[in-house]
Amino acid sequence: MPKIGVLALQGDFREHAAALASGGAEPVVVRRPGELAGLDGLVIPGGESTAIDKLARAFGVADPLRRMIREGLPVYGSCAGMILLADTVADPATDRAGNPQQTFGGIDMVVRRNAFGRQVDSFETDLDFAELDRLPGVPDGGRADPVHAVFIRAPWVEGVGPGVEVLASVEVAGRTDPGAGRGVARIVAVRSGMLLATSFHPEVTGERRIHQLFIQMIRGEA
Ligand SMILES: NC(=O)CC[C@H](N)C(=O)O
Repeated sequence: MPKIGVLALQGDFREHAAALASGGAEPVVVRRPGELAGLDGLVIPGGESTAIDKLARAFGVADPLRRMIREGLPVYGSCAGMILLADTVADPATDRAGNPQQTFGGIDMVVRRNAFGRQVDSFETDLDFAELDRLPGVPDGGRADPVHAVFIRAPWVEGVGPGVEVLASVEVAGRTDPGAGRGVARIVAVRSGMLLATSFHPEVTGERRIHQLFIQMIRGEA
């Protein structure tokens, strides 16, 4: 059974731990650098990327984690977790001294925080999610059911580098992006090697397939 850490500094780590357990993995709470040892993968939860960044640095987790990501640790980040996996944040928050928030990085992408608007602009929608078509249970050549995705002050991905695969997009025109023309699609899920990131929160809806996909990636089956 793969041992998958859940970074539990802030955010909805309990929901991720439950999703991993129901997908056949052993979730392990990670708050200290020593708890990173021996993991087959790690989940960075949704929450607040600035808080997770600050706490990760304060607890001494940020540097070792950054190194482990570079060395190939499989990581799945949802929402704030997606921001923390981005090499570049388009509009980083700054602390009182004017220092921008930091990320662990790993995915060659630019994310924009709170891109869909404020808390009141949070929304739910059904998405096609490319890689789920290959999960067990979906007939060859068949399509998986859409993912019911919950976006809570979510980021979107503004640009990806070569080697980053876009797994899902959402159309934003009219709803949250008055500047954009109708039909503008924003990237909300990506994969880059062993790194997976979604703008939305599968862990809060009972959706288990994204965690299943991540577990399969770790097993070398996806
Ligand atoms: N639901 C979430 O994880 C929100 C992310 C949050 N807006 C951030 O910048 O970290």
